[in-house]
Amino acid sequence: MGVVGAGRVGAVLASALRAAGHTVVGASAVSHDSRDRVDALLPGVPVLEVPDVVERAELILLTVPDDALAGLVQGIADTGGWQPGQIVVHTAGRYGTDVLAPAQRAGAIPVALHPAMTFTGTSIDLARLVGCPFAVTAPGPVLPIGQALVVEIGGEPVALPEAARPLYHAALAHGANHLVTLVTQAMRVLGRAGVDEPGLYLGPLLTAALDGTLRDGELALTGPVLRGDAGTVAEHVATLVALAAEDAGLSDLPPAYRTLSRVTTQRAWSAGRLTDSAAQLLLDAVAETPALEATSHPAAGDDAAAEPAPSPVLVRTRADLREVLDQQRGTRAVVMTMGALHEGHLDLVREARRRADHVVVTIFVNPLQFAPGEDLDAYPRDLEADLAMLASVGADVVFAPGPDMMYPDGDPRVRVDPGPLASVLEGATRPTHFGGVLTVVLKLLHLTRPHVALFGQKDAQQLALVRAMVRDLDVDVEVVGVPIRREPDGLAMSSRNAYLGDADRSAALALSAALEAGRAAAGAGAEQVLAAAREHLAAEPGVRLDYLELVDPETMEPVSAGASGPCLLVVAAWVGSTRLIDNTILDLWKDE
Ligand SMILES: Nc1ncnc2c1ncn2[C@@H]1O[C@H](COP(=O)(O)OP(=O)(O)OP(=O)(O)O)[C@@H](O)[C@H]1O
Ligand SMILES: CC(C)(CO)[C@@H](O)C(=O)[O-]
Ligand code: BAL
Repeated sequence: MGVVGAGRVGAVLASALRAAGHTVVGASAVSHDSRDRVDALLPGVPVLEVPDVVERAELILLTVPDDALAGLVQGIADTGGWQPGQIVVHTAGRYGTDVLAPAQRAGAIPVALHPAMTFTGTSIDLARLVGCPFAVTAPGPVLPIGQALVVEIGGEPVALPEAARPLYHAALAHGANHLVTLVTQAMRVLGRAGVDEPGLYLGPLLTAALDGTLRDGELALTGPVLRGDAGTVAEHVATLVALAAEDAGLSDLPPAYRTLSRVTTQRAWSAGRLTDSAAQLLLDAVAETPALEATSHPAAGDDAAAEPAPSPVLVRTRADLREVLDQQRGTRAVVMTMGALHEGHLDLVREARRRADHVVVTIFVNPLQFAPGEDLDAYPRDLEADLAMLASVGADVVFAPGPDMMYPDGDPRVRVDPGPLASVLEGATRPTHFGGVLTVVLKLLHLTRPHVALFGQKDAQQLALVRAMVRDLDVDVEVVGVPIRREPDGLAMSSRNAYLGDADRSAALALSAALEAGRAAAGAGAEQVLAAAREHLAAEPGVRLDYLELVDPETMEPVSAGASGPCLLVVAAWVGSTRLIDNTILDLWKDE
């Protein structure tokens, strides 16, 4: 055999194959380190030019950097180097054997191996090969050749299809390489906390966490996120931000901590291990400034890396919807919208994707929930743009009926009575609104028959009413609330933001700023929260307040002056002629 590229992996594997009885006829080694490795691990093996190695060997090990592999294989093919019957093995994790096609066309036998192991490039690695899992990818008839090579050096072959290689490799890099970054950061911070031997100190804890995770997956999670200790998490962030300001070498620490806390929160929440309000508080605690959470969700760009998703199926009639749904197997989630979609809506769809096999999005501007004189006709509509956005997040079906489809006989005579919860806050200003909302929500639940229905926390009272309806009328669906998505400056995303001119857009910031001021006063009690928020709103002449209240998140009833625990600070206001709403969860005792 011969080895092209005596890097860490190449030299170690060649040495192991040699020990198993193969004769190594030559190794190509360009750098000093590679030549030293050949001396140390392959003593007596001549260092040759690549064409000479390829010419002399029956089994060629290509262990060059991933990005150089395709060019190398093609280059050897261009000079007629490959020989029929030669076994060509590479060890690039992300590739299967397609990358070896030029060699295969010349009659060579392609094999892709990848050891799930890190290498130092010294003889220490030889012992690590024993029992080490190796991914083996090769055309069916030659798969046994790859498996036999692995067995010869003491490894455990695991057959992996060509198409799975990129995902496989990404998983290993994410788990093993990013773990190194994470643990390095933890050791540095522990050192700054005065712990002398951070590695020794962390060892037992990290080993227990790793063992637990390998055994039980996410159930192994412990710590402040799982306990919903948002105050502790906020303090961690503040402390790490202060440390990063002193130590430029740790400037990457706060974003890493924030991102991992956010992802940990979202995963625990998706798994039902955190309540909506605990998750929202945690997301707020790790949000970038403004402290009202602006980036708690993957950005739109996060979806860009994925394969372009197929467009959702668009259906406009009951009959077509039934036909499409009848073909679906497995679980279904529904996201109901009025269109003019933005990232807040897409968050609902992303969460729906995580929770069900199929995702149906409804787009319907429901006349029944608009009172005469409201913005029914002006409400923005752009179905084409909506479909493109929904394709990017993997919605399967879009149901976009017209009013005649939903209400063929005009306004329905039988409607859902939303009860007393619908006459306060939004309901005080829009008395017929929630009757219209719940009627259409119930109709859409019947039409789409979902297991899960997702609604935004931005419309907190609507969410509470949908939950109440589902409970009181025994509708067989799980209702999930999704945190508020904000613009980077704090403004809650809303289709109605499109109405705002420049001056109004800037005045509208007073809403989220007031909520933030209220949150900052949470430690001082309910009255102070309201006073702080009200002061902020009063200072903005472009805003006409409708209501500002501190309420129980479930009943929407105002909390008493001495209340404690999670509360909802809700606001509605006209900015010019646009009516906006916003809210935030705060913890009356915990926030400072
Ligand atoms: N910023 C947001 N973050 C999270 N969810 C949101 C956000 N905005 C809207 N949603 C949710 O999306 C769903 C559809 O809402 P809708 O189509 O009314 O959008 P909207 O932007 O709230 O429009 P408008 O503010 O004009 O009523 C609702 O469940 C709503 O709560
Ligand atoms: C739930 C809903 C789609 C019903 O029309 C609407 O009220 C909304 O968009 O929040
Ligand atoms: N997002 C609630 C729908 C409405 O205001 O009509």
